[in-house]
Amino acid sequence: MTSLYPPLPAPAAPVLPGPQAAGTQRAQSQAEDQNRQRLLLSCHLQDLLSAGTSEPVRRPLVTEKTHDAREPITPGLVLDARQSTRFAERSVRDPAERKASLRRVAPHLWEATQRTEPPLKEQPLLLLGDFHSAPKDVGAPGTSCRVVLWDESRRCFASHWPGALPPDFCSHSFDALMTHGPWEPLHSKKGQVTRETCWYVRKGCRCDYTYGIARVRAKRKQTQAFRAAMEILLEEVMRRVCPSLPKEAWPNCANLNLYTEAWQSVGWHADDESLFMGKDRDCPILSVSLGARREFWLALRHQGNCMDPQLKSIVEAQRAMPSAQFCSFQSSVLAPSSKGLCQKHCVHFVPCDVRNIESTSHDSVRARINVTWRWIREHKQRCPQHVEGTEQFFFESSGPPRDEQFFVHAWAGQCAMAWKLCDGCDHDAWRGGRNCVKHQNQWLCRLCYEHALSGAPPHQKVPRDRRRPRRPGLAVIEARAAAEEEFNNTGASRPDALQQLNPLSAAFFVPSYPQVVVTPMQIQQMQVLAELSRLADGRPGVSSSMAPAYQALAAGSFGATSSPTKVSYYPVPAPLQ
Ligand SMILES: O=C(O)CCC(=O)C(=O)O
Ligand SMILES: [Fe+2]
Repeated sequence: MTSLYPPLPAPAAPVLPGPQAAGTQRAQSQAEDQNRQRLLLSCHLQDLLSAGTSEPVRRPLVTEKTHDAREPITPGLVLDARQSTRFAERSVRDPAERKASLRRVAPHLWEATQRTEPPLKEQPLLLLGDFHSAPKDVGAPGTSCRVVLWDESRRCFASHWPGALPPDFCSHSFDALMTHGPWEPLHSKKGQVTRETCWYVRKGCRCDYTYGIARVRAKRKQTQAFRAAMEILLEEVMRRVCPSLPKEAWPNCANLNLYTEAWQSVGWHADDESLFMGKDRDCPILSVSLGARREFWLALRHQGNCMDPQLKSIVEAQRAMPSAQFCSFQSSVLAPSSKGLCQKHCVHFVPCDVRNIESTSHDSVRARINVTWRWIREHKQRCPQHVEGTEQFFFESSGPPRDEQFFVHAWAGQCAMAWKLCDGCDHDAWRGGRNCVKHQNQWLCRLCYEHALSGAPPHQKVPRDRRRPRRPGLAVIEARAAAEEEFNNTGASRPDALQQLNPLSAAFFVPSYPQVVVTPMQIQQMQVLAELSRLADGRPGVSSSMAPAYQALAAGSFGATSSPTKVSYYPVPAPLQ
């Protein structure tokens, strides 16, 4: 398997992040000027050709470049302020303009801005996950840690270290958190379970956490097992990733997300809750990913109080590396807004992973747990940790001064990208597509492009009529809710939920009772819990949303005696012929 990020070209000293040698920049800007001239000439030519016709002329914003496998894109981009200004995405609220912005074909664009934030020399910062100073013998073989973003002008920095934790350790942590986490489902406006979540606080803190309008309470009593799992994970992460940070300066809280289905996701947002003061002060985050492979995107946010990303600025990171057999016990540590003011200038996003490709290796394991460690700055009034004013944290005053530098890990290098459904996998990450580059006459997303580069045969696309359904629509949800209510009212007995397994959706469902859909992961979890509870006296902690299903399973039937098993609203696919 090739690395998900093709290797960077040999960097000029110092190692990344760092400025390119002056000569390289000059050569780049000369090439840029030439490109621009070519572009102007081609627009002029089109004008001449179309003179006198009523056909509107479609001016390409850049000359598209077609890549073949012998010419891999060089990721990593150092931009100077003069570059690409004509392609800059503007803040657009108007729907028509927004559509045009989606169609724009342009290279990656995340440029340093006129200084808006104090430089590191003036206001030093100890950069968490400054992975270049991490010991070299840690991390699974074939994995490397790298800085993906270094934008001092905005004080936004991010590093990513796939495979930072040993697989065995990840496997234990994953199981412990899955079993003991006090998971609560989060619902979209349409009633879909977008993911499950829980919240962990340390040192006697009692602050709650809010996701939009959903509030996740700090449990008065966090179970011993959950606490132990979180503390062990923290210890391991800090020891490996931030060995220089003293224990008393470790993060004081974490929010956890559980994605059990490939289509579950988190929309574009910034973690700008007042607890962390992420818009006013440097706000470090350490995000640990366990389990199935998912992507994590980071982008500059549009001006104003809007959570839309500037599409051409998206930086894509792969959380947890997929492996040929199983990807369940992989880890990745991302320090995205990891330091600095990312929450002020950027937004982030976890796309769904529903790809219309048969036999993807990660189909068998889809659950992923994300643990995001943070520092609460402003405890709520009623919290015992509340103090007047805000604390100065260790990392804010320490850290070696550095020269001003700029680096963005743009997977497509300086090639033109377009927001499209990928020709390889049809992935619709957001608003009908994702950034794709042209490769051998196909528009390919990062993953398909990397797949193509690896020399592997192209994916077999599933015909449209046999594709796995996306999220259930409102009509389906309402129909299921009505059926559920009817069941509640009539008390009708429920048939066996394990009757059928659909291999494509990998979800169990009951044909005559379609709202009961349980994923194999949940069935397995319930079976393990049932076995544990048989062995031990007493039931181990289960997710709140799983509790009724667990009870039903333990009772040997789904809903025959207990209340309905409303695990989640999963799509109920038509069986494959
Ligand atoms: O799952 C992830 O990697 C990110 C989750 C996230 O952004 C959040 O909980 O705020
Ligand atoms: Fe977030």
